[in-house]
Amino acid sequence: MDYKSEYLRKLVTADEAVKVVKSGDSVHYGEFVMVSHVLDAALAKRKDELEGVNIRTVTCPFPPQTVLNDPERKHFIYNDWHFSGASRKLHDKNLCNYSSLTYHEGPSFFERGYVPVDVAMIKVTPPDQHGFVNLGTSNSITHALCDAAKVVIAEVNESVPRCMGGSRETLHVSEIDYFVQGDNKPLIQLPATPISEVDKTIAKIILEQINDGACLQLGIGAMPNAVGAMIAQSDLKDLGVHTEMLVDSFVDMYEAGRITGLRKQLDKGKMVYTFAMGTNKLYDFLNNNPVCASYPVSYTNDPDTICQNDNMICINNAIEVDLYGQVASESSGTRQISGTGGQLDYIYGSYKSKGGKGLICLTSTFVDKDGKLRSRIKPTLTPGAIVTVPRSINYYVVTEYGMAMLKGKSTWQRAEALINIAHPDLRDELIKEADANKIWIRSNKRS
Ligand SMILES: CC(=O)SCCNC(=O)CCNC(=O)[C@H](O)C(C)(C)COP(=O)(O)OP(=O)(O)OC[C@H]1O[C@@H](n2cnc3c(N)ncnc32)[C@H](O)[C@@H]1OP(=O)(O)O
Ligand SMILES: CCCC(=O)O
Repeated sequence: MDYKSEYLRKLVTADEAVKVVKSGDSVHYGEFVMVSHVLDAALAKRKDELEGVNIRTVTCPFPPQTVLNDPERKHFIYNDWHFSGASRKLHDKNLCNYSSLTYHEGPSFFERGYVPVDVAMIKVTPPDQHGFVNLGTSNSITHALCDAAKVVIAEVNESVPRCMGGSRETLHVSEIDYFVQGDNKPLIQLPATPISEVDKTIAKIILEQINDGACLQLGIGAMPNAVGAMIAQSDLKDLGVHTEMLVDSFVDMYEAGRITGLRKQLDKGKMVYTFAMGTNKLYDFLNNNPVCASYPVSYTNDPDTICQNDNMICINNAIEVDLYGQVASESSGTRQISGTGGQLDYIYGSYKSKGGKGLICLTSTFVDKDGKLRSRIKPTLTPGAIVTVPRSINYYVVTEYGMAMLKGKSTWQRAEALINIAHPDLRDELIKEADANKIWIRSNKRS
C-alpha cells in the first residue's frame, strides 16, 4: 500500500484513537513541548470508564487535563522522568511522581523492558513525500518509546518544525497505528529566565575557561543562558555544539558567528542536540536547518560519545553543594524540583574529553521563603536532598566569588576551596561547621 492511502486509512478522530487505552494500561505522553494536548484532552474525557492508567512523560510543560480532572488519582496516575515547573506544582499537591533517570540510559529502559508501554501518544509533522513524519524538537527517547509501544498514536501538527538528524528523528507512516489531525497550534514557547547581575558575574568567570574551538553543552536555567548571551557578544571563534538541550542562546551564538563546529572531532560542522525548548526564534531556526542534527539521548548524553569531542565545556546549574563536594541539582530536601537529567552524563563525559571541563555553577546564596539570605554552599546537604553528582565525580564549582577545583583534594582542602567561593558574610559559619565535622585543620586558609 502506498503511504498516502495507509495514512488516510489510519486517520481517525482523537476520541476514536484513545479508545485503545484500557484500565491498568501504561500510557506514555511523549516529551517536552511535543506532548499532545489534543490526545490528553481526549483521554481525560474517558475518565469515568478507566481506572489505574499509569501515565508517564518527560518534562511535560503543562498540567495534563487527565491529572486536573482526577484529583484523587483513581483513574490516572501521573509520573514524570524530569520535572517541569508544571510537574513540580503537581508534585507539591501529590498529583505527580518522579521517576529516576540518568538521561542517556532512557532508550535502554524500553529496550530492556523496564518500562512496558501499552500506548505511546506523540506529536509529529505531517508525512513528507517519502512517507516519513518528523519527531520535531524531541528526539530524546521518542523513537525507542515508539519501538516498544504496543500502539502508537500520533497527533499531526503543521506547526512542528522538521528537525533534521542525526539519527532516529523520523518514523515512517507504517510504524504508527493511528493518526489524529491536530489543531495546528504553535508549540509552547518557554522564554529564557531573566539574567541577573550575579548570573552575569558568574558567566564572566566561566567565559575565561572557554577558548576558540571549544565544544559547548549548556544546561537548563538562567545561568547557562547568561553564558550563551555573553558568548554571543564575545570574539570567540569556531565554537562547536554537542549538547542535550538546544535553547535560544545557541541561535544567538550561531547568528553572531561564534559557532562553526569546524574544530569538532565528532559531527563536524553540526550543532548536535537531543531536544530543544525555547521560543519561536529557536523553532524557526530548527526547521529544515541542516546545520542542526538531533540524535537520541543514548547518543548525545553517553559519556563515551561526549568525550569524543575535545575541549568539551559543560555548564550546568545546581541547587546546593556541600563542603564534601556533593551536588544537589534536582531537589531541595525532599521537594523534587527537576531531575538528574543529563547533568551527571555531561560532568562525567567532560572529564573524559581531552581538555574538557565540567562546571557546576550556582549563585552563592538564595533568599528563602522567610526572606533570609542562605548559603547554597552548605556544611552538609539539606536533609533529604538527592545527590545529582557524587563528590567522586564533581570537579569544578563556580559562584560569583570564583571557581573551586576539587579533584585530588582531601576533605579539608575541598572545604577550603568551597568556603572561599561562598558568600563572604556566611563563611565564618561554614568554617565553624567544617571544624565540627573534622574537615578543617589549623593551616586551612580563607581568602
Ligand atoms: C536540559 C539540561 O539542563 S541539560 C543537562 C543538565 N541537567 C540538569 O542540570 C538537571 C538539573 N538541573 C536543573 O534542573 C536546573 O538547572 C536547576 C533546578 C538546578 C535550576 O534551574 P532554574 O530554572 O534556574 O531554577 P529556578 O531558580 O527557577 O528554581 C526552580 C525551583 O527550585 C526552587 N529552588 C531553587 N533553589 C532552591 C533552594 N536553594 N532551596 C529551595 N528551593 C529552591 C525555586 O524556588 C523554584 O521553585 P518554584 O518553581 O516552586 O518557585
Ligand atoms: C530530561 C532531561 C532534562 C535535563 O537534563 O535537565
